[in-house]
Amino acid sequence: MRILVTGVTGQVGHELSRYDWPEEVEIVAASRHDLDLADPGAIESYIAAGRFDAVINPAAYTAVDRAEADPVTAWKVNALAPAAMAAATHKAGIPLICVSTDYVFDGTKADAYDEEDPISPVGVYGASKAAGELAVRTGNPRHVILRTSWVFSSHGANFVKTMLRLAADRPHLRVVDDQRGCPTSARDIAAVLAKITLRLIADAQAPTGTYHFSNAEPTTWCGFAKEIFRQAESFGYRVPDVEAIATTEYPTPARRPANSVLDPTKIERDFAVVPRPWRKALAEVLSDLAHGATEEPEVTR
Ligand SMILES: NC(=O)C1=CN([C@@H]2O[C@H](COP(=O)(O)OP(=O)(O)OC[C@H]3O[C@@H](n4cnc5c(N)ncnc54)[C@H](OP(=O)(O)O)[C@@H]3O)[C@@H](O)[C@H]2O)C=CC1
Ligand SMILES: Cc1cn([C@H]2C[C@H](O)[C@@H](COP(=O)(O)OP(=O)(O)O[C@H]3O[C@@H](C)C(=O)[C@@H](O)[C@H]3O)O2)c(=O)[nH]c1=O
Ligand SMILES: [Mg+2]
Repeated sequence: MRILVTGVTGQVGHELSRYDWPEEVEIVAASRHDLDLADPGAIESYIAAGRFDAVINPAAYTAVDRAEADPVTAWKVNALAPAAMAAATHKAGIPLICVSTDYVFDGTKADAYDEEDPISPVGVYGASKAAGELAVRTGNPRHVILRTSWVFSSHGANFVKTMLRLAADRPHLRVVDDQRGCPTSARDIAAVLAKITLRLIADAQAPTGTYHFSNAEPTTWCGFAKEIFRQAESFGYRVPDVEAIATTEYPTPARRPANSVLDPTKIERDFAVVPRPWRKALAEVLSDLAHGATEEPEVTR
């Protein structure tokens, strides 16, 4: 059984390539070097030639602020590439599993977003991901779009590593306390993607569509930062004081939703996935970071 995984140098792709897959699974890990997603024309022939049983696409243009000044690249990678993947996987008769984001929502809802809530992105990144969702939905009926949020891991760029890096030479950090969401471990996302993919390969009647998955227990970026340092102290990291500020006090090129908590009820029901609290997953990531467990995975090429 051959499964194509994109974005293997990123957080989720890395965890997928080191996931404990069943013996019969061969992961074909495509990096930018193998398949440049800013060149959607190359995608169809790559998938047509690959004899894959499924495609998992965690690759994306994820630089939220940079996307505001580089919308064309963001739209190529986040919208046109998934459109090409949908066409190619549909033609090959195989499922496509894509990853999307809480940033497709505008954040004005008071409680958690479910899959039926209307999307209304407030920035280029969210808009390009929303377009990618639409392309996948219309291009291949055998798809799952897994929306997740606030991804962290020991590998790649994320808020946890940014906080630890900033704290190394600053005694005082200011972090927004009026954007709510759920931090989510890349490893937990990979496990969910693996479960969904194996089910879709095995069963033509398996559920398809859009699903929300994040780790449990909503917080704010400031709440996340404070917990990072509460836990990091025991690993010997320097602990700054963290000041709660408003979004207006931290201007960024891209707007972000004020609330992007995702309701996981549907994935719990259809795929028997039970999200664990992000604080538990954070402890594992901090331990990995402290013990230098970030070596590159062995992957099939
Ligand atoms: N990060 C987050 O907080 C969140 C992410 N998501 C979604 O989850 C998914 C996984 O995110 P995450 O693992 O954090 O992403 P990362 O930013 O860690 O990794 C992105 C991956 O995409 C690859 N990529 C980017 N541009 C291209 C290109 N032109 N051609 C080929 N590969 C390319 C990168 O390759 P290279 O290393 O060569 O640049 C990298 O492997 C994405 O779909 C993202 O939208 C959803 C919610 C939150
Ligand atoms: C570094 C820093 C950030 N912030 C704020 C800025 C922003 O509002 C918030 C988070 O900043 P970041 O730039 O790390 O996070 P951001 O890039 O917005 O993260 C997003 O990435 C994309 C890919 C997603 O899909 C989202 O789910 C989400 O994870 O924290 C502070 O208030 N103080 C700081 O010192
Ligand atoms: Mg960012």
